[in-house]
Amino acid sequence: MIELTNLTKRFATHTAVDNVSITVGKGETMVLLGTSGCGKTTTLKMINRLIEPTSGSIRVDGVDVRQQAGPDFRRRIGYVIQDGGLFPHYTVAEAIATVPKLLGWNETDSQQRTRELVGKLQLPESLLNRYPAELSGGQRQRVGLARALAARPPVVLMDEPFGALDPFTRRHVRRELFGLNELKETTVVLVTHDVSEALELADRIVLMDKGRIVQIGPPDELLNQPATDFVRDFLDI
Ligand SMILES: Nc1ncnc2c1ncn2[C@@H]1O[C@H](COP(=O)(O)OP(=O)(O)OP(=O)(O)O)[C@@H](O)[C@H]1O
Repeated sequence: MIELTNLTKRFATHTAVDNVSITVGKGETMVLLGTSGCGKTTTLKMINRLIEPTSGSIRVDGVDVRQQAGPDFRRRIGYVIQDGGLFPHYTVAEAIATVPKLLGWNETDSQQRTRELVGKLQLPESLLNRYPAELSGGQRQRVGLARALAARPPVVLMDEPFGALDPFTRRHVRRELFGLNELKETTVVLVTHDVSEALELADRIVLMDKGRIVQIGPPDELLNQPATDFVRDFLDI
């Protein structure tokens, strides 16, 4: 469970995130949706401490993230970014095993887990020795997700994870990924500006504008009871 309470982030005089409070339940997929620059990425990066809040608090499973050591803590939170965010000089196998290795898993467990994920994500094993530049965008995306899920983190943060893909591949990859049982048990916070993606994937949507929350609720609720004209316009209803 993730609890953001009165979270604010100011960059100089600009307030990027303005007094945001959100609770994400265990196993829930929460989608942060909104126009460019409304503070989605900043909110996401505060959860794994890539950005420190100006004020407010963040608790993951009841513990304030400031009480947790940065790198160790981040290893327990999977992070997926556009185009996979893979290091160019790591093979697919090395990329997927990165976090297990940091956590001291033995080679057998690590390889077994890599093979399991490659199977689940329908990546051919022949790709394991390739470098990111030798993969398609959809394959890189799947490898990025496999890397994020490898050590079975209870929380996965995703920032426009399908942004680099064409609309057809995008729909295909997201259906495939969100069909995984693994992800169903994981608490996911996903950032997108794509309304159809949010409606399809979210248990609940947080619609943001200018650093503030305009409405939080399940997709149906936003569609049937839009809180403001902005919600109506944004969802095009
Ligand atoms: N490091 C920074 N220094 C100064 N301003 C920043 C910084 N990071 C973000 N901002 C500003 O904060 C605001 C929110 O940015 P953020 O990246 O969170 O938006 P976003 O909703 O994720 O947008 P997008 O969909 O375009 O990625 C923007 O106005 C942005 O210019």
